[in-house]
Amino acid sequence: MVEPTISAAEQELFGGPLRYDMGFAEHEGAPLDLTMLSAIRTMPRLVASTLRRAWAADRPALLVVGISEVGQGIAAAVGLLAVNSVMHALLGSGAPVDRLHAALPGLIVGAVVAVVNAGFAGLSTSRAGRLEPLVERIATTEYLAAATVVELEAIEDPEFRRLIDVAQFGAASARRMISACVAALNGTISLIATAGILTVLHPALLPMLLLIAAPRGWGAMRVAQQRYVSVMTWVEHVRAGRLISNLLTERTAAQEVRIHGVGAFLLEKYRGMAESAEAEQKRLANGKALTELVAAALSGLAMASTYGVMLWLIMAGHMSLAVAGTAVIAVRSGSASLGALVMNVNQLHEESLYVRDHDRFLTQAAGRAIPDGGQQLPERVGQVLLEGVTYAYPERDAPALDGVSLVLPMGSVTAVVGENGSGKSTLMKVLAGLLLPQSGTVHWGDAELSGLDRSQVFDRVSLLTQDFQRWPVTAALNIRIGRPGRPGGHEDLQPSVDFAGAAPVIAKLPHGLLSLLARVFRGASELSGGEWQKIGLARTHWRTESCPADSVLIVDEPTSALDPEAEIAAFDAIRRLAGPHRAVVLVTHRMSGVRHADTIHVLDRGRLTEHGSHDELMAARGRYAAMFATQAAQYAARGRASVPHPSAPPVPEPS
Ligand SMILES: Nc1ncnc2c1ncn2[C@@H]1O[C@H](COP(=O)(O)OP(=O)(O)OP(=O)(O)O)[C@@H](O)[C@H]1O
Repeated sequence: MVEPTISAAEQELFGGPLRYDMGFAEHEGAPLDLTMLSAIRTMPRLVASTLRRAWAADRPALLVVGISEVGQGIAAAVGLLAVNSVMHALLGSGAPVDRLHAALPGLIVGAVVAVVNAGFAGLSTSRAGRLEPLVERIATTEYLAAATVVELEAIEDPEFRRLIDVAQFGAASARRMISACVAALNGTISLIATAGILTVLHPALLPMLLLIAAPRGWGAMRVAQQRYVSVMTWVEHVRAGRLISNLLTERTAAQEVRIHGVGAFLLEKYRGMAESAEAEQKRLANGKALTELVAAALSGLAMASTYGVMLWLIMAGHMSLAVAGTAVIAVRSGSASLGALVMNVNQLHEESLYVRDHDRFLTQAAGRAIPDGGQQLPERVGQVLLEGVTYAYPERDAPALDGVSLVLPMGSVTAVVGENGSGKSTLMKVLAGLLLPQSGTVHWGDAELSGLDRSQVFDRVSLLTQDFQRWPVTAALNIRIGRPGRPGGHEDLQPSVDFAGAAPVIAKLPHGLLSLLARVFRGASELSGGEWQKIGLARTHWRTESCPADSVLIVDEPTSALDPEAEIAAFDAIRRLAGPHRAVVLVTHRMSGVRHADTIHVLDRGRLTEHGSHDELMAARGRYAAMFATQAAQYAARGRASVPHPSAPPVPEPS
């Protein structure tokens, strides 16, 4: 495909063109083959996969559709035979009244066939309409179910993310494939009927009919392929354009959009990107027009030669006038149904490309899914032990974790501190069982994580991170969703609300716990960042309280949005969450929050460099002591109400 020139807007915003390199479309190392042959080769399999979904969804409906379509094909053949008999009667010898009488049976049969045909068509439409939403639902459910159980590593892999994006079109395509399949089946059957009649009339007519349709088929397939390649190549570009338009209207960006004048700036870039997308549309439209012109010309030539051949056959006495009359009608209806068939097969082909992505996603997702089942996790494990854990993100040279070993005994509070990017969040994901170490091991008691039933591991982990999910549901459900399967009314939630100090937050809401926490909906309320963190803490309490077995509570920067008093209360609450059967792991930059931890680990560029209690680490005068001293000095300075007075402006004044 011709790569359009990149817009200045894209260059400035994204540092280059945003196009898929089509790498996502490679299957088991074989590059995507978009030729017509490959389309024809793979289509039956994809049609079969759609029909399988339809079969699973509503067997009787699918059978009725099939029978109705075959019925319509037979009706078309009988109709043509009736036309032939009418032609013979009308063009035969005898008085006009006698000829009309002779034509009457054929006319009656034709009328009955038309009524029967309409009945079959109605039946087929109603059952196909019933199947379509079912098939779409099944395909959507397959897609969503597969996406929610893949390993986190897959979600963070850009290649796989692209496949997730592309595959989302598959469900709607599977739905459209039903009507395209029905129409294609209809076209095929009536074409077979017409072809049969034409062969009976004269053997030379059938190849001529195929010759008329072949160029149209070629043209339609070519246009579909070009459109598909273009859509796939430009998917990221389209997404980026949508991203910019969302940013311009999003609430979170509203302040900078106004104060920094980002609005006009981004709008101009949006225009630039839209122009380069429009250039691609123009290129496609021109290509389509040219292809269709060539196809129509070739098809017209074939049509003219067919009529020429028929004329010659009549002149040479090889064909009667009545047969020629029927043949003209049959060729016309045959080429019309061939044209429709080509269109439908073309639509099938186009939709099947998206269904193929959907199926490819399902296959890859199955390969990257969190394994089902595994060893049972004993109720009591005593400790969680990491030994020599190494983890490197794809396309990163340095590992995010490098030979990390630590032990989390039940009943203990462990803190992990370190600079930005030192690997703390990655360590938490490994601890939670979301990422499996590339080398080294994680043991829950004696059992190794990779052999354990991961759903049981997840059941034992509670996670409270600073960017925890703010669900657009009621306040009550925002707490209960910590363990959605645990039933509970508002009174049951009260201990969690009180524990997190969230009672004043709930009291302020117009409908208490029943208030909807999503600004986008009418009548909903919005919470501040700190208020949300209290809801998050209540959710964590709700989850941890219902787990009597040995478990791990991971808390990652839980107090970043809290005021000083709330922060002290939150750290106190987190410490109280530690129980004899729970190990608490705390990640924070607030050194005051970690000093009471039983063990503190210092992470530096993926390696654990120090560990011990607060007093031990302070006495060691290492990295931890330096970090603590820096923060303490800041607080001391604040205590004296000192305000920085730079001796010189930090940014030189413009001269
Ligand atoms: N999904 C990812 N893909 C590639 N690299 C990643 C990904 N997530 C993190 N990294 C990299 O791994 C390293 C460790 O990141 P991590 O988020 O674990 O650090 P952190 O200590 O939690 O940082 P912070 O204190 O800023 O939250 C960083 O260099 C980061 O850029």
